[in-house]
Amino acid sequence: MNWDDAAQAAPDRLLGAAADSDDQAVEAALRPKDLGEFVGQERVREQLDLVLKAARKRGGTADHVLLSGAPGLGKTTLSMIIAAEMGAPIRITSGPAIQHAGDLAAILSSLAEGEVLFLDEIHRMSRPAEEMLYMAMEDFRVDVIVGKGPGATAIPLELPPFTLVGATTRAGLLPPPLRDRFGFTGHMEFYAPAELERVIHRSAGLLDVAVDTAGAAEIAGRSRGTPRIANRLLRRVRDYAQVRADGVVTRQTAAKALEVYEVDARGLDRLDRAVLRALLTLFGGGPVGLSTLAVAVGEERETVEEVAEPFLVREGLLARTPRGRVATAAAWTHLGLVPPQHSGGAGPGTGPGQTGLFGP
Ligand SMILES: Nc1ncnc2c1ncn2[C@@H]1O[C@H](COP(=O)(O)OP(=O)(O)OP(=O)(O)O)[C@@H](O)[C@H]1O
Repeated sequence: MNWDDAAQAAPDRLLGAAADSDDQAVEAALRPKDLGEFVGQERVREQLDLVLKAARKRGGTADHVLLSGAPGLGKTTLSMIIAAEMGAPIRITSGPAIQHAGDLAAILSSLAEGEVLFLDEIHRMSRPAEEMLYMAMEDFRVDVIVGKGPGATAIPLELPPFTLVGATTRAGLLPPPLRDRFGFTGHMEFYAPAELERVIHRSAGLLDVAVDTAGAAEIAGRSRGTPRIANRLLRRVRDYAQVRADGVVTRQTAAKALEVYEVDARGLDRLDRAVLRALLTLFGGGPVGLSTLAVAVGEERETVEEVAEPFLVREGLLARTPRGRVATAAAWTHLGLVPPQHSGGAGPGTGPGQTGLFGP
């Protein structure tokens, strides 16, 4: 199971960064339409702005663009903005949808001049399609193979100039020949809380939800640096505010709503806390092997490694070491537990803080 499969194995996670069907229904309405509306990512935005303005000035198509970064940070949104800023149509597809070179040839040969081709999860494309893409990107040409075996012939097909926007959550998995063919690579970072607050206020305006400053800050702090999650939490908090309060999202409503959904103040959900709790209470904070930890929480090894751990590591709550998983001091504090006196001790913490906010 790779990252993508692991993410899909836990699709009902409120804090999963991959889009669910509910997201897809509203995301189109929430997407910023131009670079000015796009919140944060200052560096990528400025660089991209230059790339696009220069292309427009030359009257040509923009260079191919590679966007890398975790799910939900705005790669699809940016690709649509690129098309809009270039006044070009956009075609959207993804690596897993292109399993044969013929699938790609069909798409490429039907592109209009200047069209933007957005290829999501480009690292998951099949090898033959990838090789066809090299030539298409560089020479705007593909060889279509007709026939099979020794009688097969390659028929060259000219393509109109187009802009490929590739998106990947794993830039490191792209073969260098593919990476090198992009004229511009933008790495999307996680968003700062203040940026997520701006995303939330903007989305609240579009969804006609009343949110005060503290309410937006409360949601932003639990959104794991990801606009998609911020928008999703906003919708759940809106539901709560409409059903159990006066419809206005305040700090208190947001906190209460997210308590119902088991999203804690730092953005950890039930799975994250189960992993941390097992590590702290059953293994004295580690080190413990991944498989043992996974059994302890009743999850697949891959789910713990690919779904829960990245955020715990990013938050400085868990470290992956050659000897196994180790909890940091911040993990003990976050769960309100006290570390054992001797390192390597296996007993649970016994301090007064043991029944913390997220206690059993
Ligand atoms: N910078 C931003 N400003 C405002 N909203 C944003 C921003 N980035 C993302 N969003 C919102 O977050 C949601 C998810 O964004 P998007 O689909 O572009 O992410 P993605 O990186 O393409 O995700 P995936 O890797 O899963 O395809 C959209 O609804 C979009 O409106």
